[in-house]
Amino acid sequence: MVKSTVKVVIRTRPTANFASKNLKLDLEKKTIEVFIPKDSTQGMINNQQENWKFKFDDFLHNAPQEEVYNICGQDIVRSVIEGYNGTIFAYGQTGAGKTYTMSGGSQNYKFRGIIPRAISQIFREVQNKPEFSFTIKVSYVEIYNELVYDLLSTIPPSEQAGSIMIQDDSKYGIVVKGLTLVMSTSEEDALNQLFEGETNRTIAEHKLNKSSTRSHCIYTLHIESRSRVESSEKVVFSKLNLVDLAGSERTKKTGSEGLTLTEANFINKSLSYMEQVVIALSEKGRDHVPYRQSKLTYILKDSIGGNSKTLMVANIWPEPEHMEETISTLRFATRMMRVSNEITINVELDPMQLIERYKKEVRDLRQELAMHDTLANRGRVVYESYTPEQQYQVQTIAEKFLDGGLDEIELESLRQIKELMNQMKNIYKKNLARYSGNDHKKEVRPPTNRTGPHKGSELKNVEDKDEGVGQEEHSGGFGLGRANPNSRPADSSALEPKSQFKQEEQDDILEKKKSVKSVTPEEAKKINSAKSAKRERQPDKNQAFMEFKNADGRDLDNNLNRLKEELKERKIELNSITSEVNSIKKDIDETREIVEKVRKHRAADEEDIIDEEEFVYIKKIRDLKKSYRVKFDSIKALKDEVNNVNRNIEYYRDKVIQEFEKWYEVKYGFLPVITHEETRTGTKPIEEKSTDDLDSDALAYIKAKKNVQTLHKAKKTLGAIGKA
Ligand SMILES: Nc1ncnc2c1ncn2[C@@H]1O[C@H](COP(=O)(O)OP(=O)(O)OP(=O)(O)O)[C@@H](O)[C@H]1O
Repeated sequence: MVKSTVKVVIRTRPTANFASKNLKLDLEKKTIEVFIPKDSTQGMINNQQENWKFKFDDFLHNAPQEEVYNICGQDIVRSVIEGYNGTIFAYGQTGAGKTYTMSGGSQNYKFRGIIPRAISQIFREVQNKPEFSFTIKVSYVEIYNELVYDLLSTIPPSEQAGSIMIQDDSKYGIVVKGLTLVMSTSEEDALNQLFEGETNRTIAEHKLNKSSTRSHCIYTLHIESRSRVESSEKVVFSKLNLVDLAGSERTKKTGSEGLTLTEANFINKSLSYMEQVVIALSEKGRDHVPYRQSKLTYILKDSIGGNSKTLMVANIWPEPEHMEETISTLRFATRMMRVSNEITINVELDPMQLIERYKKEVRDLRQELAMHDTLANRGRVVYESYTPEQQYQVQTIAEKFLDGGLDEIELESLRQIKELMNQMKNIYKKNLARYSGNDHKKEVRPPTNRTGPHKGSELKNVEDKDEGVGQEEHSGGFGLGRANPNSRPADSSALEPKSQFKQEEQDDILEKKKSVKSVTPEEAKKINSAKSAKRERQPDKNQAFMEFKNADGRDLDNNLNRLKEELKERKIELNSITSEVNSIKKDIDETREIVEKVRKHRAADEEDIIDEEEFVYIKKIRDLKKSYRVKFDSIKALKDEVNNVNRNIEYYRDKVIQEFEKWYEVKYGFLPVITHEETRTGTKPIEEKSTDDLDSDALAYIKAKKNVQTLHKAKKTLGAIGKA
């Protein structure tokens, strides 16, 4: 266990009305001084003190999203991939920029926040570690008015009550039972879940924020990794909680009433419980920490004072009218810096893999013992489980002994003694029942059939599906939830997805982003009409795909084909070794039967010494087993290779499609060129520069956004058809 204090970074919301009389920032020293004149009419926070000075781990003033991520996200995400738990959460007054920090603005790919960037980093880094196999699942949970909702569940929120429980597990830490964990194999998958969940968050409008998030939301990535090169029973597991808290707010100032007021009371209560937890943790010698007072503090138990690397972004709105909230946020942030967590890499041993290893060890030891006994002339000692025939033999010997037909029993091994005791117990019970007239007929009957070789142990061919390791899961962590629609604010605008733009507008913006160029309206017209003409010449996509494969996509296509060939070869190789292994196995079974027969004869002849013939067979079994093991290992290695090639094929397939789409759009598509003035319109955030080209990494992000938008459009249309 290593101690790790919670890191705190302050982020200011950009504003043209910066409270320069009240705030003095020293970005180098990472300090902020606050001055409130005693006679201030804006409300006195503390009439004893008018100046405060705070120091934090970092300060982000008018910082772009990329810088925010580099400082707040990168390191924690890297640790999570190593197996530490991580938490990043945004705290602050309503409207100060928490959602902007965590999720980001939807106008531009560059405005994306910590969550999409963390997803992207995770999938990028995981791809660069081929020596590990990773399983990534996501969940999204919403705490709204002290109720927990699973934003990824297919169960309607109104029916979710009682199905979700928070538990403190000694091994996995805080576990939210009953949550949906969605397996994500790509960045796009994980983003789909994020955007789907975001559209379901509970949002309302009040004076300080047009689209204020009214709930605490936790998007969690659950990561499991197994080494492909070392002992495969070791599983490293971790989770990354990305938390967007609801805003701390003063109800008077926000003009909240009715349902919004009730929400505000719940929000304030849970945040004040969080403060109590933080105070308790920062007090030395305090043994009780009131985590269970609210759902939020209980869910965040690992993150605040537990096993997690945690970073808090404290968002402030540095305008004169928000000084009270700013001071309160800075005070809370200072306390948070005193919280110390104890972190450790989470490792467990996969029980199924362990059983397999022990089984193999037992098999090897039995074989060693058999050889040892043979060489020491103790050929009759058996280490396998007793077969029904052997049990019957022991029973007969025991009966003979008890009847006086046998003076003594030759003892060979502990196993034989145990079996003898068992049989004697059976005989005793049988006699007891007979005398009391209640015969349970429990004696061992001579078996009618010999048990043949164990067919199930044969190896399957490659076409058979592998049983994937790591499909087992503990239903830990957080999940995606859907707030009860009835519990949402009545305002219809509040039901819209949380974005400053409508869906169609977002589509437009995405398109525009691709071609932001400074051109005059005349030039734009010309280019656009040239592009329209191009579009009319669009060929059939299949035909275009063939063209692409022979032109720009040739290298990619060649790579893909080469990999497919390689896969074919590996599979043929694998099939051939699998057949060899099966034939060795058959050989072992047949030789074993012969040895058993020879032993029976020897026992019948009361011959104790192993003859040469039997010895040769035993040696043959040993040699066969050796080559069986060698071949088996090469099967395992080959299977790994096949998996690798399969993964590469998947990668190249995606790449070919992505590149083709880009190529097609450039060659035949229609991307409207917009004028410089047009790019200036809209509510573009202050700190970002405009982009000339679409970032190549943006594809998964844009695709996921579009997927969710299309899905929601389709749902709306279906709903409308249903109503008609
Ligand atoms: N750093 C920033 N750059 C540009 N715009 C910002 C920034 N921070 C906040 N905003 C804008 O301010 C508005 C409010 O921000 P946001 O919704 O993120 O606040 P919040 O703290 O999550 O509020 P609430 O608690 O009410 O949900 C949004 O329109 C957002 O785009």
